[in-house]
Amino acid sequence: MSDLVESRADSTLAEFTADVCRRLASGLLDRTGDDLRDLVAQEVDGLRAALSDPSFLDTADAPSDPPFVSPKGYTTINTNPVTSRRNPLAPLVTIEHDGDVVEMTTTLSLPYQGPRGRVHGGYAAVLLDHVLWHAVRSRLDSVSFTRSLTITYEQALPIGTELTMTGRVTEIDGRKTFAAGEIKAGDVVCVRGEGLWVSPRPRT
Ligand SMILES: CCCCCCCCCCCCCC(=O)SCCNC(=O)CCNC(=O)[C@H](O)C(C)(C)COP(=O)(O)OP(=O)(O)OC[C@H]1O[C@@H](n2cnc3c(N)ncnc32)[C@H](O)[C@@H]1OP(=O)(O)O
Repeated sequence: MSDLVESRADSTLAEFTADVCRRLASGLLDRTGDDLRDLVAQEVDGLRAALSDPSFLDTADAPSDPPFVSPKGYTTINTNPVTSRRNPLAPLVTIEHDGDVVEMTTTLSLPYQGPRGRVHGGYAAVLLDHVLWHAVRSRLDSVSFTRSLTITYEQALPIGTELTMTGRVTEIDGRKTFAAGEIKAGDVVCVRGEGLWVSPRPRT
């Protein structure tokens, strides 16, 4: 069992701060002038209030990503740029395992935009890499790394619409695990991905 290394209040403050950063990142891209000033002032007020009075924060839910001491004794913070509540770059996602299939959902806002109204293709690849990695991880005892990933963009992937990423393992061959999946907006498959994950050679 891992130990926590900071108080629940501090973890809650960190995640609140990350949420402020997410809102500011979006606001900077869709507001100007007084509208932007209002947002910045409101978020700064919220941060000041949270710092001076911890009861300002909603502590009903436990923090999603408190730092902890790993079984090997390292202080560990989840830095993941897809899933960590504490990393402002990460959108908020859900991940569920259903048998061999892993499903992830999220809605992406303007910081992830490429062409107007569409998700940046590189970020679509990030989401597929992540869901496929989870599918692979659920089938292996060891860690593995993405060795190749081929992405096919079938349709525009919309900003501001719930997206569903699905991944499954298609073949295991020794250290090599192949997986495939897709990203859907509603019922429409917009992006497909397939790749290879390789576990490091065992140490001799
Ligand atoms: C729940 C817990 C949460 C935890 C949070 C953590 C979240 C993490 C989330 C992470 C999310 C995302 C994940 C990430 O972001 S992972 C980060 C991105 N990926 C990397 O950094 C990996 C970089 N590469 C390497 O380090 C090495 O290549 C590794 C160590 C993987 C293997 O190096 P190694 O020198 O050992 O082997 P090899 O690669 O030469 O070859 C291996 C085998 O593969 C065959 N091969 C190669 N290419 C292909 C191909 N295209 N089609 C078919 N086969 C191919 C090749 O012929 C050989 O076959 P064989 O001769 O053995 O039969």
